[in-house]
Parts: sequence; structure tokens; C-alpha cells
Amino acid sequence: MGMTMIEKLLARKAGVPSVRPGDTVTVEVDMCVLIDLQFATVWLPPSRIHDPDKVAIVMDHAVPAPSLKDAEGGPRARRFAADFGISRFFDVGRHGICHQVIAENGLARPGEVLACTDSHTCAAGAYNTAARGLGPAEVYSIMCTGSTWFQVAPTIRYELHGGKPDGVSGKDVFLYLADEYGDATNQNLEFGGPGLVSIPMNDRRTIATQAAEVSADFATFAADDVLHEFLAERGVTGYAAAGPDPDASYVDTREIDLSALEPYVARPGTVSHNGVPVSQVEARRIDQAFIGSCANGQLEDLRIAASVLRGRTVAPGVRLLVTPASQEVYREAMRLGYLQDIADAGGVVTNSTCGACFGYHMGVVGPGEVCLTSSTRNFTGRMGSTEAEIYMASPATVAASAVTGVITDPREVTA
Ligand SMILES: CC(C)[C@H](C(=O)O)[C@@H](O)C(=O)O
Ligand code: SF4
Repeated sequence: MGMTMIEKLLARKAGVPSVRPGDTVTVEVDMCVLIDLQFATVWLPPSRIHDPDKVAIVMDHAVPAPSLKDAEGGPRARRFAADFGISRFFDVGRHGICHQVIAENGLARPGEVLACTDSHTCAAGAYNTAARGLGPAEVYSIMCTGSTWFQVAPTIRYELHGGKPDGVSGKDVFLYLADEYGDATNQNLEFGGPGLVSIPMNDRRTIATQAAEVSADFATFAADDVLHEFLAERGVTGYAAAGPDPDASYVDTREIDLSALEPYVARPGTVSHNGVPVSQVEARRIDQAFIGSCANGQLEDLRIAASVLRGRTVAPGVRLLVTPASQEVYREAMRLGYLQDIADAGGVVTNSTCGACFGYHMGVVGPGEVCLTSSTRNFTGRMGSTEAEIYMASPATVAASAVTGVITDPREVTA
């Protein structure tokens, strides 16, 4: 019996001819990523690590340090990187949200295994990488031994057809899938099919990132010419992508007609079976509009936001916050004039950080407030008060709604 994409990848990295659901495999890990929060909590440096070239440290969740606890973590991270010769240390100034930094530095490679202490590590599945968020203790162990184990889960195949319409983004695709199919706990997601070519890399990243919200194990995309070109532009070569066998066995195959999709919104609480086309929640008043996070703080997201906001003004009483996903995105968005457009419209551009996305700093939402966010999670209390309501939508929908002050279909504002 043939193997799915992730089964192929794990079998190869485990050095066995084949694996099937239920098997437990020990695999070599190609890249192990630590985030700043590890150093701000209990941190006991190991006496040796497996390979400093297979470790990256990214300062992201709490930069610049919003608390004394975080301020104590920074020097620990710096000392650790220096002591162990970890050159891939993305300190404040080279920083950004880890999944963005990993991607833009070509550290997520097709056919390889990537582990990190953050639950959205599945983001790198967009690059045909077996990427998984693991607990800090397991990632610590990987850093010391170079390997980990996974139990192989069954795979759901998304067979994409048609073309994604302009004005519909990866966020809309994800919100639709989450609404239609709900959770994928203990299952892998695989994306491919003739429609994949119409989904650009930034949108694939959004979809792969948000696989965490439906509790998937791995979420991997087929390696096609769009991916190969993206990697070539970043100097990433010499990889071996993994594709499924023609007779692979799936727990479910879902045929998706991309051309039928429209802008979507998830209502507060969850993304699972809780989305609606924007038209069904239009006119809901908002207090805060947020564009950012590892899912939607990419350069293309800022370009879209700037194009909606250019020549328009944020509605009175609405706070529009825009957080680039990395310092590199920030600098490029500045060079291209996007930040100017956002600020001219009355938006606030923040430093690159996880900040508002997880309700920690730089945009905490208060009691009774309504936030429309392009970030990753909308559960109660995620962005601050448990008495706030969080709706989730694409950067285009968030920008358009910031202008009108109510949830709005972006196609109405830009038409
Ligand atoms: C705080 C951090 C470890 C967490 C995660 O694991 O995902 C955060 O990034 C989030 O999105 O909730
Ligand atoms: S941006 Fe949000 S979802 Fe992504 S890693 Fe940071 S806190 Fe988690």
C-alpha cells in the first residue's frame, strides 16, 4: 500500500522502507527552534548540545521585553547562543515571529523535519517540511540528542480544484475549511491538486499555520513549481521534497472548489464550525482591528492592508494595529511605502512581535470590546479580557472594517 506525503517523509527520515498510521518512528531532526519565552521561565542550560548548526533561537513573543521576567530571559538567551556557538540567533534587531524568521532565512526545507516549542510550527508545512510544535522538554531533548519520535497519524487529503478568486485569501480558505470540516485532532492534513497553483506561498503559509487551530498533527503542502521558485529566490537548494504515492491511503479525501470561495469570518470562540461568509456578520461594530501574527503579518498582508487603506481613514473610535511578522518584513514594508499608507490612514504600526496576538502586550483588548483580528486564535480571553469578543478574518477584511468601523466585505470598500 502506498504512503501519504507525511508518511513518505517520516519513513525516509526514520530510515525505514514504509510507515503506516499507528506506527511510532524515531526521526532525525534537521532544525530545532527555541523561542524567547523558554529563557524567561525555568532555564537550565544543558552541558552539551547535539549540533549547534541545527539549532536556532528567535526572540519573538516578548520583544522588546515588556516585563522584568522577559528582560531577564534576553541575557540568558544571548549567553547560551554565545557559549554553544549558535550562529542562528535572531536577537532584537534581527528578530521576528519565529515561523516567519525560519521561513525567510530558508531554515524550513522540503522533506526535512523541524521542531519548535511553539504550537504554530506547522506553518513550515507550506514548504513541504514535517514541522511540529512540541513541548519545551521534548525540544530540549532534541537539542541534546538530535532526534525525536512521532506516532504516525492517518492523513486527510485536501484535493484543490479551480482557482482562488482575487480578493479571497488563504485566510478565507482556512476559515472556510475550519467551518465546513471542523477539527482534525490526531490527523494529518495534506494539500495538493490542480488548484494549488492558484494559492501563492504567503497564503499557503497562512493555511499551514492555522492547522494548529483544528488540532492537526502535521499539515504539509505538495512541492510544486511555485514552491521551488520561492526557495530558489532565497538560495535554498539541494533538498529532496516528499510527495504522496498514487495509491496512498487517506482517512478522508475532500474535494475543494476554490473558485466558489468568498471572504469569510470566524465568530468569537473558535474557528471550528463557527465561520460565516462576511455578509452574514456585516455591520457588527468593532473597537480594535489587528493585522499581524505568524499567520498574517507577512509582507503581502501588509501590501493588501496598505492598498485598502491608501487614501482612506480609520473610522473614529477604532484602533487599527498592524504588526509586521519580522524586522525584515517591517523594513521592506517601509521601503515600499506600505507603513506610510497605514500610518497616514490613522493606523498604528508596531514593532514586530507576537504581542497583541496572544494578548500579552502591544494591543491588549479590554472588557466589552470587540476585536476583528487577522491573527491565529479567537478563543475567549486570547487577546486580553475574557469579556472581549474576537472575530477573525483576512487582512483585507480587517483593513476594510477598520475604515468603516463595522465588519465589512473588503470588496465593497475597494470596488
Ligand atoms: C506562548 C506560545 C508558546 C504559544 C504557542 O505555543 O502557540 C503562542 O505562540 C500562541 O500562539 O498561543
Ligand atoms: S504570532 Fe501569535 S500564533 Fe504566532 S507564534 Fe506568536 S503568539 Fe503564537
